[in-house]
Order: sequence, then structure tokens, then C-alpha cells
Amino acid sequence: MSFLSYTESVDRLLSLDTGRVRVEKVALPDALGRMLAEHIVADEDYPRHPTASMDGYAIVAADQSQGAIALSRSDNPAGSDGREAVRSGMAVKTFTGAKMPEGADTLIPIENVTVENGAIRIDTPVREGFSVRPVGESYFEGEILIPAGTAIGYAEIGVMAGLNRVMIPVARRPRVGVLSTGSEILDLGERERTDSQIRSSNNYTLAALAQSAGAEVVQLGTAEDDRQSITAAFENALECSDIVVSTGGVSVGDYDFVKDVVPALGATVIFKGVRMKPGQHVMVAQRGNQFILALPGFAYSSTVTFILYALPLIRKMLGRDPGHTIVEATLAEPFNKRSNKSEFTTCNLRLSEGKYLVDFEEKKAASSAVLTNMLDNAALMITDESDGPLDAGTVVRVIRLDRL
Ligand SMILES: Nc1nc2c(c(=O)[nH]1)N[C@H]1C(S)=C(S)[C@@H](COP(=O)(O)OP(=O)(O)OC[C@H]3O[C@@H](n4cnc5c(N)ncnc54)[C@H](O)[C@@H]3O)O[C@H]1N2
Ligand code: MOO
Repeated sequence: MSFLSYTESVDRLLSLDTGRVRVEKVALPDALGRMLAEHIVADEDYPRHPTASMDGYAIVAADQSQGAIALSRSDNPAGSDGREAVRSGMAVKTFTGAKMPEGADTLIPIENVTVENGAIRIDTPVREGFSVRPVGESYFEGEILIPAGTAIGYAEIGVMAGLNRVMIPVARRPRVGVLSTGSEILDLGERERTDSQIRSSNNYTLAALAQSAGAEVVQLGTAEDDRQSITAAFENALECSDIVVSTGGVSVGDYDFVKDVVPALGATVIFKGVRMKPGQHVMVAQRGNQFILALPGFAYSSTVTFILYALPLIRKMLGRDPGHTIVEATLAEPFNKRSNKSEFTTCNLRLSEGKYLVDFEEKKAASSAVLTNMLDNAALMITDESDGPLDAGTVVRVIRLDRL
């Protein structure tokens, strides 16, 4: 199978059928951070009645030209029915949040009047409609207030509470099984046996990314570099995941078994090998409605390929737009692109006078193993196969990683 361009690989990935968004209902407070699966539509106007937005007197605006307006004996606090209607020449003391009495069109605040002899005298008049929240000020019946596919945050929670929504339809979290392969890697807590062993970071980095994107993570730990262990690990992973993500074992070495085991398990390879850096050995496969993403072992390579290929799949399964948040930015310093592949380079992205600028301060020269380049809220600069070294001032595309 020949290597694809990055663009071709993304086209293939996005054309995969991930099926319909699976829906479950959760209690309103538990919906925070979940993806809304159905539109939230207003079932009534809000407010339903003209409502006072200050403490004062409900009046007819035109009466303000009279010297005094007779004050009704009954008050109209918030929560009362506001049954006493207002006629011309009459005022009803009305409080913030109360339904406006019939007939009144204006609320004159307490501070604007003097009360004497059972009447109010207007010291500072107000315009007609002052301090009255009209019917439908927030929304009207039938309005789509929150479209399906929205990430539920504090504002969505509040608006749904206002609508008395108890159980919220949300997209079921896809289950992402994360597996690291390699005989040299040690899982957290494992005792080192030789000094050629290294601590596994991939399965934790990728689990954190998957969780941040709204997936449910199945942590599968590590597997040794032999065909039997890798086969058993993948069989187990496929038992419990919608998407299996592995790292390592996809290159050309004698101990790289993942690339052979995945097709042997009956999965169809969608692509294997992309003209990109890092991540050139990435493999995406499908078995029924499950997906397998076999990523390279290097810490930076696996992180970047997870962002580029696993996140769009997860987003699609959640009913979200699968695309990344990409901005145009200007290089604040030259970039020495050496390969003829698409490159994904960690950078610093900052806003200066309304323009995004990119620099590489504190970033180590590109190496597929350097995960620390991802620290400090890094962003990911994209350069194309056809790009060569780029001068300062060149406009480039950058993936924002603060919005997963
Ligand atoms: N002759 C060639 N050698 C290599 C090629 C090539 O084209 N020809 N490609 C290189 C590139 S590019 C990459 S990327 C790697 C990919 O290899 P694998 O996916 O098979 O990964 P491994 O060899 O298993 O591991 C690579 C590297 O990453 C470290 N590693 C592995 N797992 C973890 C983990 N869970 N946490 C942290 N670090 C991990 C591992 O120790 C290796 O150092 O192949 C190149 N070789
Ligand atoms: O795929 Mo490797 O990730 O180019 O370093």
C-alpha cells in the first residue's frame, strides 16, 4: 500500500461511516461537558408576562404629566398574581420580578417619586415601557435555543434548567481502548528490570486526550513485542472498545507486529503510511463498526497522530463537527522546513494587535520523541509537502490545541 498525502488520508478518515450518534439521557447536572444529541426548543415564551425589572410603581406612562397619581393600597410583590389592574390615574407598588398588573405599561422606580397623601408625585419621569421586561424578551415558544451537537457548558445548563428540562439527551461517549506496545516499555508502577527499559507515557497521554474530547477511556496498559501478546491484547481491546488506539509496532522492524496483527484479526486497512512528519507509519483500519488506529510508538508522533486522526473520529461519533480549530498566523521567525512531507510542528501561538503570531521559543528542534514540546499550551503548525524553508512574515495555518 503506497503512502498517501495527509489530505488524502484525512479524506479517507472522514468518509468512514461512524453510524448514527448513539443517545442516552442523563440528569441535568450530569450533562455538563456532554454533547447535546437533540435540539433544545423553547416550549413557551420567556418571560410569559410583562415583568417588572425594578422595584417601583406600575403606572400608565402618559399619567406622568399629571401632578400626582393615586396609589393603590395593595402591593404587587414577585410571585403574586398581580391581579389588581391599573387604570389611568392609578399606580400599584410593584417589585422586581413581579408580573406587571394589567393596564400598566411602565414601571417608575422608587427613587424617581415622592410618596405623599396616598399618591405618588413624579420627580423624574421615565419613558414608556421603562423597566418592563416584555413577553419573549429572552425567547419565544418554538425557538431552537441550543442546537444538537453543542458541548454543554454552564450557560446551556442554566437555560435548560429555566426550561425545566430534567433528563437531557446526550451522545453516548464512544469507548476508546488505549494500548501501548513494546517490550522496552514499563507501565506505571512496574519494577524496572534492565536499564534499557523506559516508562510508558503514550497510553496516559492518549487517554487524557480522549477523555478531554468527551470519550470514555478503557485503559489497556502495555503489551510485549511478540505476535501472541499483541494478538491477545488487540482481541481484548476489540471486546471492549468502539475505537482501539495502539502505539508502537507499526514501522519496518522485525519486532513491529502490530501492522501485521491488525489485518490478521479481520480488520480492513483504510490506509497505512502517510507522507507526514511525524507519524508516517500511522495505520487506520476498520472491523465492522469498530475502528483501529495503530499509531507510531514515539511519544510526540503518537500524540500528534491521535490529535489528527482519533479526535475527528471521536467528534464524529459524538455528533460534533470533526474538524480542528485552525487559524491563520504569521511566522515571527523563519522556519527551517527540511522534509518534503507535511509537517506538524509544535509552536507558540499568541495574539498581537489582533493578529496571530507564531514562534518556536523554548521548543526543541523537531524530534518524534520530544513530548515536552507539547507543554505550555502549545499549538500545532501545519506545513505542506510543497513547502520549503519559510521566511519570517509567511502566513501559516495553526491548529489550536486549547479547543479539543
Ligand atoms: N528503518 C526504519 N526505521 C524506522 C523508520 C523507518 O521508516 N525505517 N521509521 C521511524 C519512525 S518515523 C518512527 S515514528 C518509528 C515508529 O516505530 P514504531 O511505531 O514501530 O514504534 P516503536 O519502534 O515501537 O517505538 C518507537 C519509539 O517510541 C518509544 N515508545 C514506544 N512506546 C512508547 C510508550 N508507550 N511511551 C513512550 N515511548 C514509547 C520506543 O521506546 C521507541 O524509542 O520507527 C522509526 N524507525
Ligand atoms: O512517524 Mo515518525 O513519527 O515520523 O517519527
